[in-house]
Amino acid sequence: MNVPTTDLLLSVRDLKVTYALPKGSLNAVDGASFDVPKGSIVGLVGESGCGKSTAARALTRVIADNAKITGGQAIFGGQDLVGLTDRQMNALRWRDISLVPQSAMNSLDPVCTVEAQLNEVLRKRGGMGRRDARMRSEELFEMVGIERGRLADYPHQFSGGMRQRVAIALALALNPRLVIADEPVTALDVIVQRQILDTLRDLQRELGISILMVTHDISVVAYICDRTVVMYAGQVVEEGAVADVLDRPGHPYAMGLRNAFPDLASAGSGVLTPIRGAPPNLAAPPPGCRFAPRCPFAESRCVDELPGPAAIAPGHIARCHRSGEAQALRHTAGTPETWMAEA
Ligand SMILES: Nc1ncnc2c1ncn2[C@@H]1O[C@H](COP(=O)(O)OP(=O)(O)OP(=O)(O)O)[C@@H](O)[C@H]1O
Repeated sequence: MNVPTTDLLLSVRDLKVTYALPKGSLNAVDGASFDVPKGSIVGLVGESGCGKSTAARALTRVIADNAKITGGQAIFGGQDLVGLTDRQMNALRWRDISLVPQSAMNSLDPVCTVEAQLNEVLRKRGGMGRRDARMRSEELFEMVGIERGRLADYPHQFSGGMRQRVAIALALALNPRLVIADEPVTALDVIVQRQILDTLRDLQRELGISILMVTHDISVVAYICDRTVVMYAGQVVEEGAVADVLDRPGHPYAMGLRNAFPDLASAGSGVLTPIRGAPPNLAAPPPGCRFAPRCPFAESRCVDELPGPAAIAPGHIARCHRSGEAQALRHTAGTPETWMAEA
């Protein structure tokens, strides 16, 4: 990517995360590289099972017991997150990097008021006194658009959208530089999705933070992100500014995703064309391009040889043997029939 390294908040290189299975293992993230510039929202997008959550969560080490980071680097503010001890990582969590989970219902404690949960972060993690914690809680509620009087409420007293706002308040409590948001609006209806995304965008601008947004929905990326990283089967297949990747995708998978989702801004009109088939089993991925079995443009080299990432324009990378022909492929990819033929 052609952003000066001093403008990068996070630079992930060749990250590998493996899950141990009862028999063998599965490389959920298999050499992923991408960057998060300072003060930007980066969308990590791809279908379910592509390794987005695993990659994002590995950065905070909030990963399953059977998961292991088996390679790569994640340089954040000059230090490699992969090499940190648990204690060092613990010190960074909340203060420098925080997480907004997919379902706030699962992450908020149902038996504690939200103020008690904010206190846990502000007082225990942030070392604040009672008065300061109270003032900060009120400020955070104001920032995310909830009346301060509701601090004494329990999670079940909030709607789904409000709970997500509480989760955002928690994530912002100690002024982190990077917020990782894992499908933060997936469980919400489109109107509430837009409201939450607008709030996140406003806060990101106001606070100058960066957000790594994990989503399966390319319309969320189009709505809120500055840059996007497209993941397929554990690998990054395209990365670039959102306008470039959506207007001039270089990888057929990104072309297909663009056709498959309604536009969030126009509340869903137009014909949607799904990508047929499903991502490969990551315990035994195909040897060549992992998208080849579903790609309408696959040639024999695509089946045999894994393409490397290549710059197709300044700051725009794609991992496709045919990226040199992207303009012509995009033209064909715009026709629904292209995606209907059996691969
Ligand atoms: N604890 C686990 N043990 C074994 N395999 C796992 C585990 N968690 C995830 N996986 C597998 O790792 C791969 C990547 O999953 P991951 O959740 O990171 O993908 P994702 O793109 O975020 O999808 P989703 O949006 O469905 O969470 C999938 O094949 C998934 O089945």
